[in-house]
Amino acid sequence: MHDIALRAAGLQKRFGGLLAVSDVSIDIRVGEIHAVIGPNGAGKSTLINLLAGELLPTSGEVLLNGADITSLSPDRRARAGLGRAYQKTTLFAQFSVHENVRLAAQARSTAPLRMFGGTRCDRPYLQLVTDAIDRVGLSARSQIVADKLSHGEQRQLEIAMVLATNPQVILLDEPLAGMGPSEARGIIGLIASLKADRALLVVEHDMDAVFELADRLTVMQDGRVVATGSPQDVRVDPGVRAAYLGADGGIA
Ligand SMILES: Nc1ncnc2c1ncn2[C@@H]1O[C@H](COP(=O)(O)OP(=O)(O)OP(=O)(O)O)[C@@H](O)[C@H]1O
Repeated sequence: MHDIALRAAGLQKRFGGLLAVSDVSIDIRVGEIHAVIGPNGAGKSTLINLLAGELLPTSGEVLLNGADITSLSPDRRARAGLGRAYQKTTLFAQFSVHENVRLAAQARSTAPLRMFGGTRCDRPYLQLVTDAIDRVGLSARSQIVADKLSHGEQRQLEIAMVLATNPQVILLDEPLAGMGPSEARGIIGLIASLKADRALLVVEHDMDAVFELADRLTVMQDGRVVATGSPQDVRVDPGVRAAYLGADGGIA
């Protein structure tokens, strides 16, 4: 039995006349990777934005370790232990790997940003920063500016920036987007290694990776949850095959 770290209950998000997310409930448990899949427009990104606090729901609630965080900003959610990896948009292109991760670690803290200068107060950050860079395998690239990294390395850096905030829950939106097979392999291994003491939610289109990584899957279509269960259960769910994966199954 795993502890539920993040729970959404009855989440709904309306954009004008469109219900992008409709009565979605989901549990994200420590020690598990929970993948959310579904066709384009199913509501996956909207769901992750609701969980991260980038969007506020029309109704429903989000609980982190039982505490209601529905109205908290993304920053306050991050301080409470909810981390989200962003795609490139948060990288400072001309800053080094170390500087980017250090800024992410400091942003989580309530202390003022200290990019330069004294080291005494920075020690707790520096350990987190070094550990996070090490964890994603970028130690040898620590002084390289983000702009000079490969696409895969930039994704590793984004994950390091999340790890440096020491989150209990990590949300990853399409972590394999734009990657070649060998880069993807490295990130898949990295993601798999993160779940031991954390809860992960991953939105991803690469079905082979999803079925390799996920302990549990939630399938969405038209804003609703079509099915939730183990990869084995979801693979044979007739509703899923009909609604999302097509007549040929697509995931055989
Ligand atoms: N800010 C917005 N304003 C209006 N409609 C939106 C907004 N964001 C998303 N939508 C709509 O909500 C629906 C769900 O979109 P969402 O991006 O969450 O789907 P998705 O499952 O992530 O799709 P994809 O796999 O293509 O990224 C779509 O119909 C989309 O056009």
